[in-house]
Amino acid sequence: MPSSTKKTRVAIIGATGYTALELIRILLRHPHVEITVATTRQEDAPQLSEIHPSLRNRIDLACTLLNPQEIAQAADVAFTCLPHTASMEAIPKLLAENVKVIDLSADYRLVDPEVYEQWYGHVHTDPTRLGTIVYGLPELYADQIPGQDLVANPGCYTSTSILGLAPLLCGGHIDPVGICIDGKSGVSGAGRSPKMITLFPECNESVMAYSVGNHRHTPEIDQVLSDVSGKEVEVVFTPHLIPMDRGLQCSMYARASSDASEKEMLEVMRKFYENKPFIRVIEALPRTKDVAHTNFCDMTVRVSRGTVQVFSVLDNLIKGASGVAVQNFNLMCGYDETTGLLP
Ligand SMILES: NC(=O)C1=CN([C@@H]2O[C@H](COP(=O)(O)OP(=O)(O)OC[C@H]3O[C@@H](n4cnc5c(N)ncnc54)[C@H](OP(=O)(O)O)[C@@H]3O)[C@@H](O)[C@H]2O)C=CC1
Ligand SMILES: CC(=O)N[C@@H](CCC(=O)OP(=O)(O)O)C(=O)O
Repeated sequence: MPSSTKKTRVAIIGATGYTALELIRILLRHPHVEITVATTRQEDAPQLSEIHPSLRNRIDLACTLLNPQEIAQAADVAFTCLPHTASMEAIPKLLAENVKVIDLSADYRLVDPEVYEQWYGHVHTDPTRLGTIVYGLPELYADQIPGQDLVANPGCYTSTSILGLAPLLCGGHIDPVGICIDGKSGVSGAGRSPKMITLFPECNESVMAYSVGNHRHTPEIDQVLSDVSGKEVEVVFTPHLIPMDRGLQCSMYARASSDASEKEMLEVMRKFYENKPFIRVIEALPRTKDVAHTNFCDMTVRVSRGTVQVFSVLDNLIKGASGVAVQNFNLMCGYDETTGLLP
């Protein structure tokens, strides 16, 4: 572990958004961190507490423009809370200045630049790095994260589904083809910038499926589940927007490929996540309410008519974004994985 007196200096890139706010809240209670930089494209250097009034009297810091050389003077590690494409512009410059990066966007998650272009509709501008970056889901890749300069934080639907499905897939209890994932996300999952479908009169008192057949998390889920299970996984993923601020639930369906009972499958999940502090395998059906504002992911399983149903929940802004980013930061820097994250 690094010296306990010297704090790690942290930059929040894209500090005006939702994931940044959650990150700042977590890092303010992290004993080994000092937040030294916060960036925005706004040129009038707003205080963080003007942008996020809940930070009043908690942190006094004026936001600056994103300047990699200046960031390198003031920070050791940067969390990039930017939209995809903006991240891959900023990150090579930060790495060139020896700033370590945890990227919350999707820019470094996929290993194949052609798959990125196909699903994101943009040519990847840093293609040679793809395939060399660790996927930052610590429950599956913890041993590869320490000492990395760049870690790709997972998407929120992807974490919820991968964490739920991995134990039974790796244990040979579900068929890797034809897995259906029915995901439901609170509106903060879409970020703070206004969009038509997230306006209050559009989404309140309403539930809708969106991006059916073309959601960008589909190849990410296939890629990671194939990697961890050694099988060629193909999922059908249907996201839904639901009128909640935060929280994400996935109901997942797969053909059983063993005759294990429900109780045995629950035991497989428990064993898989033994000693993983943020995964709670439970008997009851999980609720978003019970993981809100925490870094926990709760899950369970049911077996019915030859079909296995896995239910998994997390807070999209914490375990789905900023909490797991801090888990990755802790592992990268040699701190205990749970530092700053336990309630
Ligand atoms: N919200 C969620 O639940 C999750 C989000 N993510 C991912 O995390 C990242 C951040 O998400 P979130 O905080 O919700 O997003 P927000 O829209 O809330 O915030 C985005 C931030 O990026 C800045 N920004 C926007 N466009 C650009 C640009 N072109 N160049 C530079 N800066 C820009 C904005 O700052 P300003 O306008 O002040 O410059 C703002 O601070 C995204 O990649 C998102 O996909 C991942 C998992 C879950
Ligand atoms: C409700 C909502 O809109 N959610 C977002 C997912 C947020 C996320 O995980 O984003 P990235 O993978 O892009 O980083 C979406 O469906 O695009």
